[in-house]
Amino acid sequence: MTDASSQAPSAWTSSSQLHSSDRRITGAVRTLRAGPRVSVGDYAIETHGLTKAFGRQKAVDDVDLAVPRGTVFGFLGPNGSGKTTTIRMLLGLAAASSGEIRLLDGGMPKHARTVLPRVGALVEGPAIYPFLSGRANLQRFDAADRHTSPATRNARVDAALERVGLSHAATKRAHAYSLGMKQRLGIANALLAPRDLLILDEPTNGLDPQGTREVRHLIKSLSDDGTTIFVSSHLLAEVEQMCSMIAVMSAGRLVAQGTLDELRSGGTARVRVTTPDFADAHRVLSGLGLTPELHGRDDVITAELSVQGLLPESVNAALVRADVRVRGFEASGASLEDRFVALTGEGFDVAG
Ligand SMILES: Nc1ncnc2c1ncn2[C@@H]1O[C@H](COP(=O)(O)OP(=O)(O)OP(=O)(O)O)[C@@H](O)[C@H]1O
Repeated sequence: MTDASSQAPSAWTSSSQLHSSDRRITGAVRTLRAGPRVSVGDYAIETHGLTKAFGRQKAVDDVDLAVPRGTVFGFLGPNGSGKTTTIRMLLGLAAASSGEIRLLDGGMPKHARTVLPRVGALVEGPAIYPFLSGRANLQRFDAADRHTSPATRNARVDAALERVGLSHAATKRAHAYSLGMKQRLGIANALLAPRDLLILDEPTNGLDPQGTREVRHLIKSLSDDGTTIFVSSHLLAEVEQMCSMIAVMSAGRLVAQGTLDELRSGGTARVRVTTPDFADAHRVLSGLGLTPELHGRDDVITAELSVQGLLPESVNAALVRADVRVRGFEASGASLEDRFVALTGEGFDVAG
């Protein structure tokens, strides 16, 4: 395992930076800025060159993940981009074709016996016995773990039910649970022992808005307790609401990782000018090297700030200098949605 301090992902990194041999998406991501140094122990998950091939298809291709401890880290990508396969390898449920994995303080799968008891996971939906109550389900799951003591089982189960807000439904059969409650029961299972890291694969998949809110709030409160949470999703809006950092997968490749703010600031800002002097404004913007866009109105004109170093205030000043009467001036950053479409190169399921 290489020293993580040499590759701290404190700013947006792209596969073009992580894998200098692949330049396919260079244009989509900003240059990496130097960030604070991060040492090995600061990551809850770290992979290097992680690859999984099914026959000739590389479902996961040379992925370098770096998940700082204490974050809610979104693992985002369209369906089929390799998220579940990556998670299965992280947890030792599938063997990697090549590459290295470090979870908490140990290499995987070599140190699975010491590492995995500190990792809770929800992968591909919870396996629940429908005709048992929520409490009886958890008692079975707990009994299946040979590290646990039967003497303290009831206390553990009750604490986990309490933690996910299911105490009131503990005696209800699980088939009568809503999808959100079933998902929370799955998370309660992952919480039967104290965990430093939770890995959740699409925990809100198939949930209605209420169930989604429940799971989102639960993730937030678990994070407030200091647990690192790695959560996969194909929904941008979802990840945006829950996570402070994300990694983006596309066709098996990691195309970016960093904070949401860094991703936002990586896009191209825009200006929008409302003016009765439309033709003059068009001339001024063109003179600055911009490409003005029209919107079927003769008083609104917009442009991407595609010229390096050109700030919105300089555009406004140039308009005023040219006696363009500016009725409205708006500057905005690139939308996250635009950035994701640029990164994944395909239509992205933004809202669900
Ligand atoms: N056991 C397998 N055998 C062959 N191909 C597989 C296997 N598991 C996954 N794949 C393929 O690997 C690719 C990545 O799948 P994966 O399930 O990891 O993606 P994902 O991002 O989790 O998508 P989804 O959200 O749809 O599950 C897909 O093309 C999938 O068909």
